[in-house]
Amino acid sequence: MAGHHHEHGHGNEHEHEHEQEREHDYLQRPPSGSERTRSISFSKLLSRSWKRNGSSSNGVSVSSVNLNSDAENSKEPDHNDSGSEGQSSRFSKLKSMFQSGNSSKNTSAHNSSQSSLEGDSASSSKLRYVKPMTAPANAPPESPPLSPTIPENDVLQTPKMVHIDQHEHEREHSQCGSPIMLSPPSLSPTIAKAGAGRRRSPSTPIMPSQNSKNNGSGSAARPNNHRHHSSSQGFSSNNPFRERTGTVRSSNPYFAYQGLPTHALSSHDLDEGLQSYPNAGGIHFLSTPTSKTNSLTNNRNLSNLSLNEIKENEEVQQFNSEVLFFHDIPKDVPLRDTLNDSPIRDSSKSPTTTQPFPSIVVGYGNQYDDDSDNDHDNEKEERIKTKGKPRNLSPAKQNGKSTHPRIKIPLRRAASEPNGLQLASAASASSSSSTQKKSQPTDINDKNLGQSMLPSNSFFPQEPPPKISDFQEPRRSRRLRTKSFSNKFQDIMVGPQSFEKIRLLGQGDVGKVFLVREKKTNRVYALKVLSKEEMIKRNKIKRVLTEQEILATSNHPFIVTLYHSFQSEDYLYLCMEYCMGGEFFRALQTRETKCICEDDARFYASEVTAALEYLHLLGFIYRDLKPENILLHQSGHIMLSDFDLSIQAKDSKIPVVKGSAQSTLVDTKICSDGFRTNSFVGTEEYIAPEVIRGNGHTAAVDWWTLGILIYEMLFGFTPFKGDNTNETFTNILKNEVSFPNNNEISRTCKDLIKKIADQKRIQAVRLQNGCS
Ligand SMILES: Nc1ncnc2c1ncn2[C@@H]1O[C@H](COP(=O)(O)OP(=O)(O)OP(=O)(O)O)[C@@H](O)[C@H]1O
Repeated sequence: MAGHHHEHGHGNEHEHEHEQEREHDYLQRPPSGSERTRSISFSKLLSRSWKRNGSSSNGVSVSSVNLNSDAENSKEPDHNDSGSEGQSSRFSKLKSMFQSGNSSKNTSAHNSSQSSLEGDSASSSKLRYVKPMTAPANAPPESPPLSPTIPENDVLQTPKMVHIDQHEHEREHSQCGSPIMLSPPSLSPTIAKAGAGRRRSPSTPIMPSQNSKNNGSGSAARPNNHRHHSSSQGFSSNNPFRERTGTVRSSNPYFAYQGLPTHALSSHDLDEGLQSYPNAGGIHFLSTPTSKTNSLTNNRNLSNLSLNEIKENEEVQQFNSEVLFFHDIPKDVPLRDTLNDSPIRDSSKSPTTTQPFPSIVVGYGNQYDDDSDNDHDNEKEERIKTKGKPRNLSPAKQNGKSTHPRIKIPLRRAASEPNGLQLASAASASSSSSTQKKSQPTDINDKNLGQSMLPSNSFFPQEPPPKISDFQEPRRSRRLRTKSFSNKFQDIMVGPQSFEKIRLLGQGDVGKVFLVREKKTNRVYALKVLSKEEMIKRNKIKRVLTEQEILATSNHPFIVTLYHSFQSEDYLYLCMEYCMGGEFFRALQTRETKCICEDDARFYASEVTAALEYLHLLGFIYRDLKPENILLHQSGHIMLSDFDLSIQAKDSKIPVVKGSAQSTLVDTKICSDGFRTNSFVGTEEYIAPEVIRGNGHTAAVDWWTLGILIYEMLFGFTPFKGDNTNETFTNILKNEVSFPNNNEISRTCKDLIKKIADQKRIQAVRLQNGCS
C-alpha cells in the first residue's frame, strides 16, 4: 500500500527516484503510450497465471497480453517475483499489518491464494482457491435455472481447491464461525429473517435535484433508494436487509448544513452539463474495443483521453453528430466500406433534436424494433446506403419468413472466455453450427422478471439468431492495434438476441442485470441492460461511459470481466462475467453476526487491495468501495464491480517499482500523482473526510474506504455511522475509530484500521511506508 499515502505532488523528488530506479523498473510504460498501452504494460505486473489467458471455442488463442519476446518481456519473471511479487508484497504489507498471533492462517490464506495462481496457470486464469467461501454441505447450492440442455456440471464447476487440506479447511471454518455461503443465503427465508430490518443501500448516486430536496434531512438517498431484486434471488420488496443511506454525489448534505462552499457546486466531473440539454438527442456509447463500429462512431478515442475531459453535454453533442453521420452515409458507398473507413462527419449540421435517441441501431437489438415494417425491408437496406436518410435496421423479413437483416454491425469485443462458467465450450466449438441451428428463441417474458421498467422483449429479440456466416467479417478497431493487445480480443458478433434470459439478477439505477445464456456457446453471463432514456434522465451518461471504459480496460482477477458491450436503439448492454455468489454485502448481512472472522476479512481485504492497486495503476480512482459493490465469484474470490463513480486521473503517470525483485513495492500513488478531484461522491458511511471537506481528494480515498470495509467485515457495522447524514459526516471528520470490546479482533488488525481510516494516522502511515 505504499503508493497511496501521500496526497501531494512529488515534484523533483520523485523524478529523482524515477531515475535511480529506472533500471529496476520493468513496469515502465511506453513513454508516449496511450492509456491502453499503459494498462498493457502494467499487465506484466501480473504473472501469466493471473492473466486471463483463454482460448475461444473456435480454438483461437486469446492470450490477454503481448507475449512478444522483447527485452521487456524477457524480464517478466514468474509470479514468485516481479509483478506478482509486486502484488504479493503489498499483500504481505497488508498482511503484516494485519498479522496477529495466528500467523499460520495468514500464511495459509495468502499462500493458498498464491498456490492457486500456480496451480491454475495453464488452464484457467481465475483463481480457484476458495478459503472462506465453501458452502456447507447442507446448504442449497445456487444453480442458475439453466435450460436442461446446459450441462450443469459444466456450469457449476466445482471450485478447485488448491493446496487446501479439507480437514484444515473445515477446522479453519469451525474457528471462524459459519462460512459465507456461496449461494445467496437470502434464498432461505430463515436466514433472510436474521437480517430483518436491514436493507442494502443503493450504489448509484443520487441526482443533484433529488438530493437537494433531501439536504439536511438526514438521508441522502435517492427516491428509489434501494435496488430491486428478482424474486428468484430471494428478494422481495420487503427486503430483509438493512438500509444504508445511499451513495451520494455532487450535493453535500454536510455542506448544506454548514453552509455550502463553492467547490461543492463546481465539480468538473459531474453530470450537470447534461441538464442544459433537456432535448438531448441521444447519447454516445462507446463500442468495446474490437468493434469496428468504433472507428465508425468514435470521433474520440476514450482510451487516449481522460474521461474527466469529457463533459456530459459534450457527449451529447458528439453523439448527435454521430446520429447525423449515420443519417448521412452516402448512397453509393457500400456499408462495408463505410464500416471499414473512419468517417468524416458532417459536423456542420446541427444535432437532430427531433429524435430522442439515435435512429442508428447497433447490434441486433433493433432488428425487431419495428416488426410492422416488413414490406420495407429492401428499402431500409437501401436507406442505410443512402445519404441523408435515416438508417433503420428494422426487421428483415421476406415473403413472410423472417430472416436476419443483411446489414449487420458487429459490435463487441470478446476477451478471454469466462472462467468456470463455460458451458460445454468444447462441445460448442466442435458443433457451433449445429448449436446455432438448435438455438431457438426463448420466451423471454419470464414471469420471474417482475416489475420491469424496461420492456423485456426489447432486451432480447425473439427472432432466431442470424447465422454467423452471414455477417461481415469485422475489422479490428484501431484502438486495439497496439501490439500488446492485438491478441487479446477476438472479433465476435453478438447482440441482444445472442442471449437467452435466464433470470433477473438485480436492478441498478438505470438498468437491470440479467443472468443470460449465450445461445451459441451455452455460456452464462451477467448482462447489464441500461436504458438510454433513464441514463439521460438521471444524467448518468458519463458514468456509464466510465464504467464501460474501466471494465474494458481492466484485466484483473478481482475485477469483473467485460466480455461484450453493444447497444440497441434504446439500451446499452454490458455482458459481464457472472458472479454466482452475488453481493458480498448480502453474504455479510445474512450471517447472524453480520461479520466474518479476522482471517476471512484478511483474505477479502487482500483481494480488494490488489484490485484497488490495479485500478490505481491504471489511473482510476474507484471511490465507491463497499460490500454492495463487491461480488463473489463462484471461485470464491471477490470481484469488484460498479465503476460508475470512478474517475480517471488526468495525465496519469508511469508506476515506479521500488525495491528489489525479492521485495518489490509499486508506487501506485504516483499514477495519479497531482490529480485531485472535488466531486462529492461515495457512500455516506464510507465517504472519506477529504471528500466531505471538499478540498479535493485523491486515490487515497480508496484506502480510507478499505479501512471502513475491513471494519464492517469484522464488526458488522461501519465505524462512523450516525443517526443521520450530518451526524455521520461529523463523526467521520471528528471521531477516531473506536472498536467494540466484545470481540476478539487482534490489536494488529485494529491498528491497521486506525492507520487506514483515521485522519490523524494517515501521515504516520505515509511515513511508515516510506512515502513522502
Ligand atoms: N456480474 C454480475 N454477476 C452477478 N450479479 C451481478 C453482476 N453484476 C451485477 N449483478 C447484480 O445486479 C445488481 C445490479 O447491478 P448494477 O451494477 O446495475 O447495480 P448498481 O450497482 O446499483 O448499478 P448502478 O450503481 O450503476 O445503478 C447488483 O446488485 C448485483 O446483485
